[in-house]
Amino acid sequence: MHIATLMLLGSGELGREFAIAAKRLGCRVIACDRYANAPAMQVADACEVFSMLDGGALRAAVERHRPDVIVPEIEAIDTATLAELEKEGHRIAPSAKAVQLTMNRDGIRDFAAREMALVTSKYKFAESRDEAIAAAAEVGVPCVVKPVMSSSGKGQSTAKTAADVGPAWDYAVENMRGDRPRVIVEEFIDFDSEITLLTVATKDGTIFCPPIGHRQEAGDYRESWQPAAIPEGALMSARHQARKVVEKLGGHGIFGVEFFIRGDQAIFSELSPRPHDTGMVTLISQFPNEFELHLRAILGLPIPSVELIGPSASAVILASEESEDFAYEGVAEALAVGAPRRPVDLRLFAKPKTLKNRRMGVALARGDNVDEAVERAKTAAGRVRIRYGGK
Ligand SMILES: Nc1ncnc2c1ncn2[C@@H]1O[C@H](COP(=O)(O)OP(=O)(O)OP(=O)(O)O)[C@@H](O)[C@H]1O
Ligand SMILES: NCC(=O)N[C@@H]1O[C@H](COP(=O)([O-])[O-])[C@@H](O)[C@H]1O
Ligand SMILES: [Mg+2]
Repeated sequence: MHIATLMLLGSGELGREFAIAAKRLGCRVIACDRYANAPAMQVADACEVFSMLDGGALRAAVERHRPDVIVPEIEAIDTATLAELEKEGHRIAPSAKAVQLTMNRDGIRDFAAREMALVTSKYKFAESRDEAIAAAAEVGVPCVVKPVMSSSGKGQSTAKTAADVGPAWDYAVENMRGDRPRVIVEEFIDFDSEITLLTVATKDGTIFCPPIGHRQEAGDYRESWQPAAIPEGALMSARHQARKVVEKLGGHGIFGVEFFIRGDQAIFSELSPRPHDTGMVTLISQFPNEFELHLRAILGLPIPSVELIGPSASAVILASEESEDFAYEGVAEALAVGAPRRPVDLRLFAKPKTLKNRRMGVALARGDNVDEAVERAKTAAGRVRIRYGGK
């Protein structure tokens, strides 16, 4: 009846769009996450709620549903169990190796800098406050301190002076995921811009999407746009590096490869072996979008071309406080932006709970150029308000 059964490990906003793409092509989708009613669970055939860092629970879920492909959607997964499952014949997308190396920053950074000889910022790892201070002395200040297991900027801060490094360690440890107090201390790169290069490893070779530009605040993205105008030399270098690392990680699927652009230089930052949050812009900017590309690559379906529809942008809608009693307001006003010529669109994630700075939605817009698209996406995002409790 179904063309394949896919098990999503992580069911956030990216998982929900992937699940929609998979449902449209006739797949059965099992959505897993650590909490109930996660975005992808809202559209899946079945769901499982458990900690994906618990290897026993993960194995039990896989054995219960016997998926054709296991599709990790977040970093915080017991990747040792995934590696075992792959050895036993289960398929992990794109590969257990890619998922294992990118689960923690130390894995992918050492792999990229040492094994692949890519250009990265200077970095050192630290496992105590004192080690972090020593690492910063070597790397230099300003420096960026991040837990090795985290994403969307959680636990990340920039130490401007040596005195900031101790508090940056404390902040990282308080906000990390998992149970391993370890940070990366990275040289601060004064870049011109930054991009995500969506790179699709397919059975017929590697495909690149037009680069996506983005602006980050507190380590999390605020707006993204496509195409990003960067020097030709930097784009060529980014493509070369992305191809090299993705092909070495193995398997088929989409990778979000992040670079800092400085002049003609593309400095490798990190990568996700899955759709990327800044790539949500592709929901409006290109066909197939990043979720459809991931699905086609995983299932070995053809991708004859990637068509850029036009300059486009996404802008995030964040919560400002913690609540389980909240409502979205202003949706009609947001969707009226640009009507009738160029309507904007929204994705509202309907997560069951807000947290300060938790991403609750995105606005999507096109424009005559990317600046206009960003402005329109921001205007629409700004019109959506989250009302808390009776306030
Ligand atoms: N060494 C650096 N120099 C300058 N800026 C940096 C550096 N490292 C990180 N940043 C800034 O912080 C942002 C988030 O960093 P990074 O991508 O490493 O974190 P993350 O938590 O993995 O984010 P995500 O999961 O959303 O990709 C970067 O996109 C960049 O804007
Ligand atoms: N940068 C990675 C990223 O954006 N991941 C996306 O955010 C979700 C977690 O959100 P939450 O923290 O609000 O639960 C993940 O499930 C994924 O969809
Ligand atoms: Mg990042």
